Amino acid sequence: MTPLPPQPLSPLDGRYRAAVTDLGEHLSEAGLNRARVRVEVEWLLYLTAHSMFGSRPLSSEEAASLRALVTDFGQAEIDRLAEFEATTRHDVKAVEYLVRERLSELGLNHIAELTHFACTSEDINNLSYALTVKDAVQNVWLPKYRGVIAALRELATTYRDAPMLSHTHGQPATPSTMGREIAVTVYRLERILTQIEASEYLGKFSGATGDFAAHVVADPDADWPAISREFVESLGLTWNPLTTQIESHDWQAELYSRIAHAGRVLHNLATDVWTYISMGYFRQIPQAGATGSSTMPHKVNPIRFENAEANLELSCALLDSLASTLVTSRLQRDLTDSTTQRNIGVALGHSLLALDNIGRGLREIDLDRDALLADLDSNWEVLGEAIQTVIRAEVTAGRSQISDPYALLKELTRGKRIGHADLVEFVSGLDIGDEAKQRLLALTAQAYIGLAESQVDALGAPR
Ligand SMILES: O=C(O)C[C@H](Nc1ncnc2c1ncn2[C@@H]1O[C@H](COP(=O)(O)O)[C@@H](O)[C@H]1O)C(=O)O
Repeated sequence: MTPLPPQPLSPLDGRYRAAVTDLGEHLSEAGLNRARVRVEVEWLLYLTAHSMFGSRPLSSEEAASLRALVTDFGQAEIDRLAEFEATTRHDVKAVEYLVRERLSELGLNHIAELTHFACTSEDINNLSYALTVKDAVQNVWLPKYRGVIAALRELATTYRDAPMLSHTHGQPATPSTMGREIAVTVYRLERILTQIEASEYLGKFSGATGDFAAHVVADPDADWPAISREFVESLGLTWNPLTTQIESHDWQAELYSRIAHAGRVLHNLATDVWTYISMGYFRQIPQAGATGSSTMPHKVNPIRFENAEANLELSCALLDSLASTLVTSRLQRDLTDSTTQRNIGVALGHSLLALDNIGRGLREIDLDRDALLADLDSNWEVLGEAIQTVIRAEVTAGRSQISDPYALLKELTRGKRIGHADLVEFVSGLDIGDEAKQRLLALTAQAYIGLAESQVDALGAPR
């Protein structure tokens, strides 16, 4: 057999590429390396701007030429880094060499030794990860997540008055409305949205073991913690003052746990919508030209929700692994986080793909209100709860002598199919006040939805 040309091993880089391309801008190896170059360049510019060690501030043209290494970062730089790394066997050292090479091209060799000055690789790496993860979450993942929430909000409003039989334990239960049930999910997703939006992105910049030892020996009089803080904050990150060699990654654990939490709520949504589809509550809108089953021509399969379910499982597993392993590092550092963090894009990629599929799936379903009403009409026994609760109120108010309302209704309804006529007959014979009796006689399963409709308003206006 002829070997295939080199193939992507991950489906994210294969069949799902289009759905996750935007993440690659930030969370690919090239995205990381571009951020590393940016941090190295900005540190160099910071040192010279402050005339550290007798250096002079670069002219704006020189600074712009140096920054062009970041803004014009492309295939040539990717290839050059690979060449350097083939020799250094150290990815951050390769970045340093790339910056030094640019300095040489710009005639700035006199400041070459300020490249990567007093830095350990983690100083560059942790800031680069904070920058790229922040960009990926804020510019790619969150917009997609907000899009799904907006679509769900719309469904919650559209179906707020669509009465539906509930199914606790999969069995007929006190009715609700489809809109209210969707609103529950929106409320949950929006709480987590607020938490994710409030996430901190921390950075350390304090040398090989975090105590500024090399910095102090090079310039004992400089206020290195203040410099470190100013530099980290100038990148839009939150300064972490106290770490070992590595940034402690607690912010990452918090962020990934929140995204995994959102993923689990979305997983619950995907399996519920799948179940409603199988119950006939949602119809799937056939897509022109699409095939459901390769052999059963009648089928429209809920593949969007199934794909989302699987991708959320993968994503949550990876996010959990990141959140639990990144917070440990032996003594002042081990290198496991380096390898683990290379998979942040994979974890977020599966999540993004799931969001994409849920968004598409939601656009391809339509509520079958008649199916919902038919189900309500064949389950009058759910009114057993209504009747026993009204009797309790009547007994308490002194308008009824019934001794055990629950047992009475249990006798009538448990495990039985009851029709409208049975209930009318039962209620008519009850020893309760007239007003309560009329209220019960007027009740139907589809009207027994409490405050379901108005509860949708708990969502408030979209943000
Ligand atoms: O500033 C330093 O480098 C200090 C050094 N600690 C290190 N910190 C950060 N990166 C380091 C470290 N050590 C190795 N490397 C390089 O990390 C790369 C690991 O590659 P991979 O296993 O694919 O994740 C791979 O390129 C490695 O060469 C220490 O001795 O404490």
